[in-house]
Amino acid sequence: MTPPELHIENVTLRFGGIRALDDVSFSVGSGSLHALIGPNGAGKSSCFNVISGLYRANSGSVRLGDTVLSGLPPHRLAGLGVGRSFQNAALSAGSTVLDNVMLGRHALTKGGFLACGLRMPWTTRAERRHSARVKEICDFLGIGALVDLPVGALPYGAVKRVDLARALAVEPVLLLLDEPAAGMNATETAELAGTIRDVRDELGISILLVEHDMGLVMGIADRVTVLDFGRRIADGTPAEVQSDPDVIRAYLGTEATA
Ligand SMILES: Nc1ncnc2c1ncn2[C@@H]1O[C@H](COP(=O)(O)OP(=O)(O)OP(=O)(O)O)[C@@H](O)[C@H]1O
Repeated sequence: MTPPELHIENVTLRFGGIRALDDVSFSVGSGSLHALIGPNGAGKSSCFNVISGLYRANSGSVRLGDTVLSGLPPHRLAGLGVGRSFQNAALSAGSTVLDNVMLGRHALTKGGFLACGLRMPWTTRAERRHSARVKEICDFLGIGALVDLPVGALPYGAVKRVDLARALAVEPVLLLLDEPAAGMNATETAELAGTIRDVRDELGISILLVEHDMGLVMGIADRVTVLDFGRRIADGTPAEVQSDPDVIRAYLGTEATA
């Protein structure tokens, strides 16, 4: 299946007098790994939150294929095939990896919490199927051996993978990743880069990656959109964006000499 394109169209978001996003437009191509970058305060998180339904834009729209996402609450997005990671992985430390990832799966379970709680026969069958799929996802992300451990006992890099597994558990066509490498050391970041690439290549889904780490972004992204002071200042391949004078100026705070 070809994943639908994501279109962010003329989005403006204001906080009082601050324009966190100012008429921002860009598209995430089908099956591509698209990065959204920019210096501190550029508007990356604001944009992520508009796309994931946490913030409502003052104007403009967000579309996944023909489906308008803008205005929908975050919990509706999972059912539409949008998975998201969290900057501070909001996982239950006392529960196992399996249980945490299964929670991400609830958008797809037809029994619901009540039927699951009553252990109706169809729900236990469905639960077995879902749990097998969740284990597959954990294997794919290299945390298959950890499924029965409490999340609180895991090292930081593994916790971030559990968060990613939970996002993949909704079987998304679009994955939104919010600074997945934040707080990781160089080795963990390099491993994560490989995993994100594998998700795109092997699961064939589109990915929007909001990230601070330029090295990570430039190494794996197909396209990059750059924000500065809420405005889109560049959009292109990693090579194009890296040599763009406006981008150099935004990051270095000096006049580009290239
Ligand atoms: N909830 C909020 N209330 C008021 N202003 C906000 C809020 N969230 C963001 N802003 C402002 O909007 C602008 C964009 O912030 P945003 O957090 O989106 O940028 P960012 O690129 O994600 O920054 P960082 O890389 O530092 O996380 C900033 O000027 C910020 O101070």
